[in-house]
Amino acid sequence: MDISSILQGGYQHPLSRSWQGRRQLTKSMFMYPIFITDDPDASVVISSLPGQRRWGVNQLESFLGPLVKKGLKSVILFGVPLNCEKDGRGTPADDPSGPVIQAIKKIRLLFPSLYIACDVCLCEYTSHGHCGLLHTDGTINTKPSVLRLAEVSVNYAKAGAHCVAPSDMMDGRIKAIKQAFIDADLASKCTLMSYSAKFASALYGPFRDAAGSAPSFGDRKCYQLPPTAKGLARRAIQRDMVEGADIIMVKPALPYLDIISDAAQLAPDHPLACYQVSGEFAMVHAGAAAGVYDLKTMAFETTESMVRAGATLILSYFTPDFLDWLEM
Ligand SMILES: NCc1[nH]cc(CCC(=O)O)c1CC(=O)O
Ligand SMILES: [Zn+2]
Ligand SMILES: [Zn+2]
Repeated sequence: MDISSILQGGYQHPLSRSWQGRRQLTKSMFMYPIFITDDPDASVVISSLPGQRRWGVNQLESFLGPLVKKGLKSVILFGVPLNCEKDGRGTPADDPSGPVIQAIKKIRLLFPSLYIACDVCLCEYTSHGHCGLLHTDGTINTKPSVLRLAEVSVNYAKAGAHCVAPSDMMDGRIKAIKQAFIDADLASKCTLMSYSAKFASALYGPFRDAAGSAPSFGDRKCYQLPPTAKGLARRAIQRDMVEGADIIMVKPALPYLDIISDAAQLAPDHPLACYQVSGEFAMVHAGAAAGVYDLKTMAFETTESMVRAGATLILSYFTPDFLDWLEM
């Protein structure tokens, strides 16, 4: 055999194998998505998301305490309002007594070191279930939508969120939120993480069950990106950088590794997040339950591929598992 044929000498030992990745998974790379509902004592199993629940604010101490002890560094909150009046502008989104604002305040008090991001969207709070405000003909009304999203973002930041993450995909919302932060003197206090390349995916099903956010008519194809749209995704990433995003996100993650890799090249100086979404998590579990692979091995392989593609931050329902699996 020729000298140039030999590669295996470089990865014979666990340590030398670990050197083969540019970066390794660490606990601080994981951000845990959690569902907060408006019954303060709730602890309700979400059947389509193994191990995940809808939590009431009174449960946060016993739910998050052990995870924080194991090294949980950040969470992203999703509000699930079940006992409120939804309307055309998503009024319950920033209700001071609603689940998200109550949870921000509670977590800040209970776990001062935990980083709190908040998903910002209107679909969980509008009567029609779309992510923005609508014209009377049912199409998106962009201008009032971005103003409303900015208002919600400011109210989350004022309540103590360290980061807001708009997932609505309305044009111009990053600029509108950044400007609203500047006007409210919050721009240097709150991170703006943009779901920049968010695709119209079949993988959001379990989330929409969990959050009660499925649209009451139509779909999200006029604002979320078509799965084939590599060029649009690149343009959306570049636009959001110009509009003031502090972190860029790609979502879903596994079917879009090429987009993560493009984002890493387009935004090399920004942190790059990806969201291993509800359907990806459910798929990994379903395959393991069917005996296709070992759950832990597959959880590592999928998230390591995201890091390899260029992600520096992973939003994942596997976060509690990785706190057990990773040493640091
Ligand atoms: N804008 C709502 C929202 N925010 C995050 C997710 C998906 C998260 C997941 O599937 O885990 C969705 C669903 C959607 O756009 O329909
Ligand atoms: Zn939405
Ligand atoms: Zn959202």
